[in-house]
Amino acid sequence: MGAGSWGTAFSVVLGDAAPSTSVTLWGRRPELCAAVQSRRENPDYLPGVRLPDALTATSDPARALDGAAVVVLAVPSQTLRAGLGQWAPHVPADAVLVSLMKGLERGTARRMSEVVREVTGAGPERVAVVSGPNLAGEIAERQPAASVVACADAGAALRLQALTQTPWFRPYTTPDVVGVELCGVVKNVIALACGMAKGLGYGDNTAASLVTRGLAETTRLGLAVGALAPTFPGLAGLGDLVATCASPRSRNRTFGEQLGRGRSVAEVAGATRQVAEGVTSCESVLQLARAHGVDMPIVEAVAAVVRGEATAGEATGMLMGRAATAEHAHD
Ligand SMILES: NC(=O)C1=CN([C@@H]2O[C@H](COP(=O)(O)OP(=O)(O)OC[C@H]3O[C@@H](n4cnc5c(N)ncnc54)[C@H](O)[C@@H]3O)[C@@H](O)[C@H]2O)C=CC1
Ligand SMILES: O=C(CO)COP(=O)(O)O
Repeated sequence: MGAGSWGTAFSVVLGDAAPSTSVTLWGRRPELCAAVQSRRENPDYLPGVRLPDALTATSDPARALDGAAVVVLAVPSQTLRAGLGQWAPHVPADAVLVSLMKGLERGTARRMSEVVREVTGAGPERVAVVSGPNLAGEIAERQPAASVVACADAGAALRLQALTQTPWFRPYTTPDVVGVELCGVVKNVIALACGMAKGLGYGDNTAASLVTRGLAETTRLGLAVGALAPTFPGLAGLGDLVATCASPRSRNRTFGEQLGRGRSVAEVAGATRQVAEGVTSCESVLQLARAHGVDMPIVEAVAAVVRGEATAGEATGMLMGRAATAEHAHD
């Protein structure tokens, strides 16, 4: 459900992993679905990438969901609740729901798997998350990459692993839904910070410092909300952080770079149709952090820039001017 970059790229994974399984891609716009169907290409989100011949595309959610054993959700996080509310009557009662999304809901600070469970009433054994260093463009080009399938139910995680394993896509399993999901959310905010540093003209030392301290604050938040410690140096944690913070293909990093060059959030957002989840999620991450008494200075600094209360240069000053401390002061 969602024919943007990642929904479309993930349909390539599913098509390659299980060629005998029928895969249907739902998109909002009939003309885009018609292009996918006839040209085997998503011209708006993955131009030039050949999609599997067996892939069906439709803008009719009832048709997309009819008989589905697995429902993969890949829409912008802020639209999930409304979209899923309309689709829920068509979701088969035993289908596993998989979130590919990397945002928190504005206002409630809910993770996407929490929204899925609230809207559909599904139990934890039917809700999974897939996350890792998986930039959609590279995945669609079938470049080798690893990922994580998280589900409270080990059997469901194994079934999803089998449905997504290809010679070029290697999913690992974990029961840590909370940790995998939070890592994906916070890394988008840290990628905004790395982009800002790049836009200000700073180099690799600055980026590496942000990645490392970003992982430290992600870990603090994650442990406070019940995540498992090994998730943070894993694929969904460090792996995705490195990929996103280093890649010029990352929308969040690119968005941050434009902010670092002095553009406003409205100017940058107006120039792209693609979602940069960190921009909407940074405030919700702070909300969650404050509720658990967790200090997240990089997220604070990014949020100040996104609100228009500080420039990227001033945010740098906020971070570098903090009181001196021990590296593992919070551990
Ligand atoms: N692109 C990537 O490399 C990756 C993205 N993700 C996550 O996947 C999620 C989806 O991102 P992308 O596919 O990359 O976004 P995108 O910006 O490429 O596409 C978003 C899609 O959602 C559609 N959309 C917009 N508003 C909608 C609404 N109200 N209802 C239904 N559909 C709507 C758009 O038309 C478009 O098809 C995000 O949470 C993102 O963080 C996760 C891993 C990789
Ligand atoms: O989540 C991603 C890679 O794993 C994609 O990051 P962006 O949304 O910043 O492009």
